[in-house]
Amino acid sequence: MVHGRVSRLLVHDVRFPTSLGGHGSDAMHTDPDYSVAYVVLETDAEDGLRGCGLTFTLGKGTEVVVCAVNALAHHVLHRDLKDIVGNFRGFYRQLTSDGQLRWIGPEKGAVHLATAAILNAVWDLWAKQEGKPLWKLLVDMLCAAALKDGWTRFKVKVGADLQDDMRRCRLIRDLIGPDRTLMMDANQRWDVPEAVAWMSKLAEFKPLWIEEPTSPDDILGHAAIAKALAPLGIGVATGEQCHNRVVFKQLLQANALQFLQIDSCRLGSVNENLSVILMAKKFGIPVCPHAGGVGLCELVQHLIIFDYISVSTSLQNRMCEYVDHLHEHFKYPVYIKQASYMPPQDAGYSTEMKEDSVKKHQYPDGEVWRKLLAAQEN
Ligand SMILES: C[C@H](O)[C@@H](O)[C@@H](O)[C@H](O)C(=O)O
Ligand SMILES: [Mg+2]
Repeated sequence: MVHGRVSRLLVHDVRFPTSLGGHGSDAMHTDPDYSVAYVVLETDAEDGLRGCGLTFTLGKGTEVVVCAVNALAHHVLHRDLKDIVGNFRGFYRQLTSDGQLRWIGPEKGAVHLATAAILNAVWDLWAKQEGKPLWKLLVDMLCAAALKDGWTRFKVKVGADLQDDMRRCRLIRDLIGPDRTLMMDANQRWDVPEAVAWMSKLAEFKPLWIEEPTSPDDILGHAAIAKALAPLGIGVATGEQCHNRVVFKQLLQANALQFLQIDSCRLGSVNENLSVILMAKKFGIPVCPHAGGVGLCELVQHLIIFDYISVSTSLQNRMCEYVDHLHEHFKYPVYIKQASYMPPQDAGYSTEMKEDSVKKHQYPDGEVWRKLLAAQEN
């Protein structure tokens, strides 16, 4: 049974200096330091369980999100967990409707990332108290009645230089052969005609989808691209920077995407992701989560397992992104077997980071950053 009153909220600015090796960079984000605003909730309950939540950022932006978490903290502090989960919809609305903070969203940007970090921690705590991995908590709640070794799908980042894209796509296609799936990701680099022209050139490499071909706000632009690329057999995927469920609804209504990429840390946590998963089902669009970053694989695996067991009940055209990166900083890292996510068995939302990792990477006082910053000064 869910219990306890939230007694403390801690938020850490945790950064990994990935820009040093150019890891995770793309056409638009050339020097990302993969980071998280990491929230830990403590309660007055004697079980000592802590809820951990995070949202993924790219370095300096974490400072802004940490401020937003602190600004929202009063909504969760000194609240009974029972009251929160007993009316989770109301609580979600309370957080996203804060009279003074919603102006700088609403339900998007830094304030929404902060909402995700806090609510992810609440979900983690609830699942831990129930002694279940989050996916099981969801499955049990919503559907009491119901339930080759090797990677076969690859994604390549494109959009900076057409000749170079062609060279790399040719290399990959030759390597993986004609039957395996290739996807392309432009990270918003193009305008609409450019996206169509560029992808017409890359069509020979038979990509399943082009991801984020243009601005994530351009719903009709995505629709135009999807229409133009359909005869080439290329779908449009988007979602990792989709503000909220309303924008997803419009993308679906406008036939602007063929693959919907939820993000566990950009939408307002599990609550908002559930509504998007249900909408995708209604529109018959496969959910293929965005992951990678810091902890995104750990979190989103719960949501996609839930989607498979309780909502879509299909694996057709469905996949969950995986990047082999930074999992070692998590207490319950993803477990991949034969190129597949294995359902997590530990209670909670797999959000908890290793204390040592948080300590070392805390910005700017953690050991890793103290050394790097001192080296920069010399
Ligand atoms: C800056 C990030 O690594 C992005 O390049 C990454 O999220 C990418 O769009 C992806 O789909 O994995
Ligand atoms: Mg992407």
